[in-house]
Amino acid sequence: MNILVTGGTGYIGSHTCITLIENKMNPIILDNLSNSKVEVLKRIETLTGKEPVFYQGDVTDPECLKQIFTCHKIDAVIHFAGLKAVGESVKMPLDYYQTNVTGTLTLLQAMKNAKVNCLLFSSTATVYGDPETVPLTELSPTGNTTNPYGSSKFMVEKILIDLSKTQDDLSLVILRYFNPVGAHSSGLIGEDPTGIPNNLMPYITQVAVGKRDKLTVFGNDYDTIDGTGVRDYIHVCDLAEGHVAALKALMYNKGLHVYNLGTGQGTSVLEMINAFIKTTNINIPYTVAERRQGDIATCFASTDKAFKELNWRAKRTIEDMTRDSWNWQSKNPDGF
Ligand SMILES: NC(=O)c1ccc[n+]([C@@H]2O[C@H](COP(=O)([O-])OP(=O)(O)OC[C@H]3O[C@@H](n4cnc5c(N)ncnc54)[C@H](O)[C@@H]3O)[C@@H](O)[C@H]2O)c1
Ligand SMILES: O=c1ccn([C@@H]2O[C@H](COP(=O)(O)OP(=O)(O)O[C@H]3O[C@H](CO)[C@H](O)[C@H](O)[C@H]3O)[C@@H](O)[C@H]2O)c(=O)[nH]1
Repeated sequence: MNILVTGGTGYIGSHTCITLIENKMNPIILDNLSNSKVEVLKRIETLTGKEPVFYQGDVTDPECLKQIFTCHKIDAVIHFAGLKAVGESVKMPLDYYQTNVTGTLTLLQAMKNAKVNCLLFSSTATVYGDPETVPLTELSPTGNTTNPYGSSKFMVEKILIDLSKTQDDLSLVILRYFNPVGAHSSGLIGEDPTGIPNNLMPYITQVAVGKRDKLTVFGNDYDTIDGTGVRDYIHVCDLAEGHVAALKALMYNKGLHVYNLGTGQGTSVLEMINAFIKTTNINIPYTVAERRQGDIATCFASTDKAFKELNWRAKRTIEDMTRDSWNWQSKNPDGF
């Protein structure tokens, strides 16, 4: 099976390509390398014995997509390509809507022209906004997004819902990721943020490796176990396996399907810092500052639907996440 993986040289995409190959599927990558490096391809080859076919191009470019769909018989598309930094999206809303919304529309049109009917779309728990109750089920209210990034993902979800009503031969899958962390256990691929990391785990590992002095904990006055924000961290390899489970279950199962991909487990910032110290024996100095604008107190998933319908459940622990994140960072202090 040929799977077009947009954004396939990125963090989640590269791990998913490995899992696809391990499951005898053939990833074909389209990426413009705006937030990833081409070196990842050789590392995928080292790990799997197979270097994916790679197109350097833009998902907003209809000609590029047409070329790929003409050259390969694509069975399904996993659409990771997108911009993902919440703060940046507030400053550059047009870029975010252009890449995330127009990019998806261009892809959907190209799929229609090529008669490709199956799409897995990378959405986010951010579409739930600030939840009234947790755990979040797929039926929890959505749309109360607070920044252009979240809104762009919510808009695409709406587009997919509308599209699913027009054609009954489509299989459209919305996967709402919680907080992906960790890296391949080999330490050969992992998250490679440019500049100062926005997210907690890469920040912690950069402090541990000596690239940053200390972590700033954004707020310790939330109504949570220790006052710091609680999130549902999921190992990126579990996430990758979730995509393959969704493909296997839904490729020929028509309609629109929505799944949370999380662990169901909430972990606070301080719990994560302590888990990292325990696993690695490296101290993480931190100071507490004001809450970060737009942050919420608590967010974690109900995982029942994915387990029931995809027979998938995250297996890896917080210890696995901290160990593998550190293994990647310590072996690649400057990324790829
Ligand atoms: N990492 C997270 O915390 C998280 C959480 C929820 C959802 N998501 C979503 O999952 C997807 C993958 O995230 P990631 O963490 O792997 O990000 P990433 O930045 O590592 O990967 C995205 C890839 O898309 C590529 N890309 C960006 N714009 C493109 C364009 N116009 N044309 C072609 N390629 C383009 C980038 O070069 C990059 O390789 C994104 O859509 C993101 O919004 C990520
Ligand atoms: O330097 C930091 C970075 C983060 N945090 C805290 O750590 C927790 C997690 O923050 P992240 O930035 O790692 O993750 P978010 O939950 O804010 O957001 C991430 O997960 C969301 C889904 O749940 C969206 O996908 C979003 O795009 C993605 O960045 C939050 O309480 C945050 O305040 C700190 O204290 N210090």
